[in-house]
Amino acid sequence: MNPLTATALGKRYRTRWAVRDCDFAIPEGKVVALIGPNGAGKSTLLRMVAGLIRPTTGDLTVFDTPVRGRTHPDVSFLAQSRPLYRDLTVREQVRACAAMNDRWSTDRVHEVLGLLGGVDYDAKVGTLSAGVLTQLAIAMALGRLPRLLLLDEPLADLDPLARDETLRIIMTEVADRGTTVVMSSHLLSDLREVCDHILLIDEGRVQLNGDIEDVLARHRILVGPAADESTVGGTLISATRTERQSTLLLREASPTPEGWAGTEPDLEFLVMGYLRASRERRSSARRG
Ligand SMILES: Nc1ncnc2c1ncn2[C@@H]1O[C@H](COP(=O)(O)OP(=O)(O)OP(=O)(O)O)[C@@H](O)[C@H]1O
Repeated sequence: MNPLTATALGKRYRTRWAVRDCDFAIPEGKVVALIGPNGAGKSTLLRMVAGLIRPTTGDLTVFDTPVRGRTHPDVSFLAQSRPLYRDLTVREQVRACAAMNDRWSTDRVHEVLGLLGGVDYDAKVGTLSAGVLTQLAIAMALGRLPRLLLLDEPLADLDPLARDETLRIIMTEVADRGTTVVMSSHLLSDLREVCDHILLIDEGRVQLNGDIEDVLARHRILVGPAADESTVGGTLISATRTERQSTLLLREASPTPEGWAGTEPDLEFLVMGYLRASRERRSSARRG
């Protein structure tokens, strides 16, 4: 049973489509990097999965149950805004969440906060650093014992130490409970550390979906003479060219021709290649 399946999924705000024609499935136990430029539709997608907004078209199922504008009991969503009560103490915040949720484990929250060492339960939430605030919000999300955890930009505004601690919390959750995690972020190197699956969207459409290692292995970077690209085979995703040299990102490339050097791309190169290609398609469509 897939934790998440989207079929022909779309969301339109007034006249503009934020998410369009999305078809994908996420297998259980994966940590998914939801990647895309600003305005790509990442938050809209997560909010639909969380049941906070309804799709305009298509179907979305979470653990085989259709999502129709209601939060599935097995799903926890942490919005970018970190919804916590700033006037409460940490202890009061935990109690408030316990009172609001039918399924709840205060022990789980203590376990998660225990990973950080030294969280002051008497401190007002509003006085916490950005890092501890995010970690507290994640602990609250985990208190609901989700099987699918959705995190919208959990690493934004965090310093490197806080990012590292936050990633540790997520990795511990996955190791302890096998929770499926979908997290959006622009920080590719951090995502590479914890994620094993990529969902790349741009202009609301899925550009790539799959196991990161498989996706990388299906692509090659070829560097060779600009004058002779005719010997190169495969699906060209993007290219940068100087007078003398071409650097090509290809999917399902044929064997590397003589005179060319071939390597497997890293995640950053791959994502940049797809986003560059998508931007070029947009500008040539505008030029007509
Ligand atoms: N409530 C809304 N009403 C109208 N348009 C919206 C609304 N929410 C988002 N949009 C538009 O939908 C598109 C997708 O926005 P969304 O916030 O989902 O993208 P995102 O990938 O999360 O971006 P970012 O990385 O900047 O957070 C954008 O063009 C945005 O302006």
